[in-house]
Amino acid sequence: MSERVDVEQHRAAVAELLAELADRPTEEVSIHRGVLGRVLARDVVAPVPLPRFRNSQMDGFAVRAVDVGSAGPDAPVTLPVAGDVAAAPGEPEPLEPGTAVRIMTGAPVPEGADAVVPVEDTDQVTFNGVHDDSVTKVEVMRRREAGEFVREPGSDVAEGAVVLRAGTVLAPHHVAAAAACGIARLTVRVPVSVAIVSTGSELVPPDGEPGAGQIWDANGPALAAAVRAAGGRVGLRLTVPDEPELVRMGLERAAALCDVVVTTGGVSQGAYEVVKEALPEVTFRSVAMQPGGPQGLGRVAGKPVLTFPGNPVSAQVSFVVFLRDILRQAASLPPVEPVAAVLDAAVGSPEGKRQLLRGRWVDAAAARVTVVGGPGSHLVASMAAADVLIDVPAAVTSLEEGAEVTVWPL
Ligand SMILES: Nc1nc2c(c(=O)[nH]1)N[C@H]1C(S)=C(S)[C@@H](COP(=O)(O)OP(=O)(O)OC[C@H]3O[C@@H](n4cnc5c(N)ncnc54)[C@H](O)[C@@H]3O)O[C@H]1N2
Ligand code: MOO
Repeated sequence: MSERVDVEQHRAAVAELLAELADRPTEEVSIHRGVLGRVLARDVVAPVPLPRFRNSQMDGFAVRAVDVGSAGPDAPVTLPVAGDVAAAPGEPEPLEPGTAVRIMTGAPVPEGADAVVPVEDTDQVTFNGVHDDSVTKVEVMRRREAGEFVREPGSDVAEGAVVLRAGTVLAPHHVAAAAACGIARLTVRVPVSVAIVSTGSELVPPDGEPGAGQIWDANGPALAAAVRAAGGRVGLRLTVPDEPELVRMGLERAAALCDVVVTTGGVSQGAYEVVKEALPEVTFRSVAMQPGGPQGLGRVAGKPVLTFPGNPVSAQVSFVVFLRDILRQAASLPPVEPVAAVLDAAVGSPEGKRQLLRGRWVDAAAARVTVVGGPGSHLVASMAAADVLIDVPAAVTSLEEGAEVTVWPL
């Protein structure tokens, strides 16, 4: 190890290295394909008013409010019914004073009509799906003010007004608003593309058959999922054996294709530390934390590279501590803030290394956490049972039950 640093120093160095990820290019994407979770790059302005035209809010009768001004349950007003208007292409005939037309929800309100009487407030009670041209008159049992149940143009959004703000993380309701405005393409930020390179001759994919001495690759799928959850894109996922030339080739390919390269494994003190061998231009350091001690950062073929340790818990914790918020920020997602919690039981900790113990809420309302599993960096099942990382400062060797701690939500 060339140097020893603390967690905050390494976090700052990573943030500086990855500062270029903050300014994302943009691209246009069809709302029919993959805009969910993408970040809108520009304000979207309504090209038309919404609603586009006056239309009915109810199934009922379009009338002039003055014509039903005296209507009540005991004093129905009878109006001749001049026809039907459905939510369908075309423009209805103007309404003659002293008449009504049957109108359906969303249908254009005829010129001259200024209110809609819901069918329930008439002698018809319901149209019941029946298209009955023989209805020639209606008894209106309740008065309505001008404007009632009429949706005015622009009452949702005026033409030229902002309907979606830049920075919005697009969800289904945003797609609905864009589509309703006749906007089929949105300008979104290009997500950060991350290459994930698992190193280790012992690795086989999770759907492969491990032979003697082999294990399934947990880090590749875990980090790919973590990148996506943080708003990034997995541009490449590679598994390379412990041969420095092959690792180097893989890393150069990764750098050519992606904005940032993340490796796992091959960075500690063993006889086959291939990432160290393959990346002479990278700074390898020992960060005073556990898990996640051996770290490296630098550039390969011009692209930033972070080298995480191979133990699966170490790799995941490294992502949470060093990369998660940077990717989230690039994707306009809020950071995952550490929160205060209270220990449910006493905890011991070795001096000199900040511990990020796996923890689980035992009483989330009272913010009480308990440690799950041991400190071993291979304990993937314990990590899967955890909700948080419990942050024990480097100088602390023991914490009593009830002690206040900071936890990092997973
Ligand atoms: N003598 C020393 N030995 C070790 C030290 C040390 O300081 N001195 N540090 C230990 C710590 S801490 C860690 S963390 C690991 C880091 O090792 P590497 O980054 O070199 O990783 P590997 O040796 O390649 O693998 C470690 C461990 O993790 C398993 N592994 C690797 N990749 C994957 C993967 N994609 N999926 C699942 N499991 C993986 C690998 O099989 C090993 O068991 O070094 C300690 N040793
Ligand atoms: O620092 Mo290693 O990452 O403990 O297991």
